[in-house]
Amino acid sequence: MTGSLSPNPTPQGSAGPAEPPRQPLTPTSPPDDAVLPARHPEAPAPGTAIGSHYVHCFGCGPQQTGGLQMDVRAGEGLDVTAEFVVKPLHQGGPGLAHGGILVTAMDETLGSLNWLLHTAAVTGRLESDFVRPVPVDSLLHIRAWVTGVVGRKIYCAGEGRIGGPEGPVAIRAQALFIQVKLEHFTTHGRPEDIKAALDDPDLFKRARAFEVNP
Ligand SMILES: CCCCCCCCCC(=O)SCCNC(=O)CCNC(=O)[C@H](O)C(C)(C)COP(=O)(O)OP(=O)(O)OC[C@H]1O[C@@H](n2cnc3c(N)ncnc32)[C@H](O)[C@@H]1OP(=O)(O)O
Repeated sequence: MTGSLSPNPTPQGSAGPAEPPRQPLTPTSPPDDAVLPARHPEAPAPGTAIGSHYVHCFGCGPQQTGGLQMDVRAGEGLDVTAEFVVKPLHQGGPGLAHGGILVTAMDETLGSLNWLLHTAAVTGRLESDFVRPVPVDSLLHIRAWVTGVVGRKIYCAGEGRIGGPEGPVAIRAQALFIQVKLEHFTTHGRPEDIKAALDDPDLFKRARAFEVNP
C-alpha cells in the first residue's frame, strides 16, 4: 500500500475539492510494491522540531549564516512541516525567489522525513513543478510526506504554499532518496569536515543513529 502523491486525498465518493491533475508516473513515483513503514518508535514527537542534522548544512545549519537555517517539525505520521521566509539574498528575478532556492528548501524538508524512519538517506532524484512565483518576504509553508519505501529507496512528495498551510501552492516536489551507510559521508566528504563532525560527540551520536543495517 503506497501513500498518496496528494497531501489530502479526497475519499472516494465524497464531493470534496477537486484535486490537481494527477502527475504522470516518473522515477520518483512509488511503485506498486512500495510500502508505508511504521513511524520509528524513537522518531521526534509530533509537533516537535526535528533539529539540524549538521550545523554547517546549507539547508538547516544554525552556523551556516548564509544558508536557509530551516526548522522542520515532525508531523503525526510520516510527514513534516517547515516554514521558510524568502529573503532578498534569495532572489532570482527582481523581487522573486530563485527557483533553485525553493528546490533547496524542498530538498531539506523532504530529507528530514528520513528522521521519522531513523535512517540515513541522500537525494537520488528530485523533481519539482513551479506553480506560481514567490515574492521576496513571502513565508513559504512546506509540507512533505513519505509515499512509499522499497528496499533502500524512499519515495516522498511535498508542496510549498505561500503565506501558510491554506495558501496558494507555489511549488510541488517529488523525490527518491536512497538509504546510505555512514561510510557514504566518510568516504566522499572533505576530510577536515568529516574529522570535525566525528570529533563532535553530539554529531557523532546523531550520525550513528542514522546508520543503516540493510
Ligand atoms: C547524516 C544524514 C545526512 C542527511 C543529509 C540530507 C541533506 C539533504 C539531502 C541532500 O541534498 S543529499 C545531497 C545530494 N545527493 C547526493 O549527493 C547523492 C549523490 N549520489 C550518490 O551518492 C549515489 O548515486 C546514490 C547513493 C544516490 C546511489 O548510489 P548507490 O551505489 O548506493 O545505489 P545504486 O546506484 O545501486 O541505486 C540503488 C537503487 O536506487 C536507484 N536509483 C539510484 N539513483 C537513482 C536516480 N537518480 N533515479 C532513479 N533511481 C535511482 C537505482 O536504480 C537502484 O534501484 P534498484 O535497487 O531497483 O536496482
